[in-house]
Amino acid sequence: MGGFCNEVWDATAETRAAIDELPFVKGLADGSLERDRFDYYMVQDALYLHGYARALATTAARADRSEEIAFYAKSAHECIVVESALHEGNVGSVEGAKPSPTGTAYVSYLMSLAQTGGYGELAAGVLPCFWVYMDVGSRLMEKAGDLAGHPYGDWISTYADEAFAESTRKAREITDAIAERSDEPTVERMREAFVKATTYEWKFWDAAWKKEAWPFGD
Ligand SMILES: Cc1ncc(C[n+]2csc(CCO)c2C)c(N)n1
Repeated sequence: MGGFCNEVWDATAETRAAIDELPFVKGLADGSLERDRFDYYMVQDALYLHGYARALATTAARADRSEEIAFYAKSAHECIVVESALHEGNVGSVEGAKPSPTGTAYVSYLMSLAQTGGYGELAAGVLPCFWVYMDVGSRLMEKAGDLAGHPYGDWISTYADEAFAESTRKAREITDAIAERSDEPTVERMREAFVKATTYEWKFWDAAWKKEAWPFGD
C-alpha cells in the first residue's frame, strides 16, 4: 500500500515487539500486574496526558485545513475528558505528584517539536500515542478474553474501543496526507519524530514497571 504510516509502522516493528514483551504490558494482559505499579502508572499517565493534550492543541494551531484543526482540537479535548474520568476512577488525585524522568522527557520532547518543529513533525510525533495504544489495547483484549472481573478491564476496554480505533485511523490519514505534500527532508524529520515517540511509549511502560524516580527525590 505504501504511504508514510505503513513505512514507519514497519520501521518500528522491533520496538513494538519489545513493548509486547515488557513485564508491565504482560502483567496488564493477564491481570498479574501489581496494583502499586499500576497506580504509579496512572498518576504518571495523568501528568503525561496534561502535557500531551497541550501538544495536540498546538498541533491543531499549526494545522491549516479545517478538518485537521478540528481533529486535533477535538482530540485534545477528548484526551482531557476521557482520560481524567479513567484516572479519577482509578487513582483519585494526582495532586502533589511530579512527572518522572521519563514522563518529563517524553512531554519535553513533544513540546520541543511543538516549539521548533514543523506541523508534519508534530503530527508524526503525536501519532504513536494513538496508534501504539490502539494496537496494544486490541491485542490485550484478545489475550484477556472476558474482561468481567479482570482487574484492569476498564483500562483495556478504553483502548480497545472502536471510537478510539476510528481516531487512530483519522490521525494516520492526516499524517499520510501531510507526508504526501511534504518534501523529503521534512518526511525524514517526520520519520524521526514517529520513531522517537514510539520509543518513548516503550520507555513510559518500562518506567512504570520500575516505578522510576528522580535519583535525589523530586
Ligand atoms: C503514555 C501514554 N501514551 C498514550 C496514551 C493513549 N492516549 C492518551 S490520549 C490519546 C488520544 C486522545 O484521546 C491516547 C491515544 C496514554 N494514555 N499514555
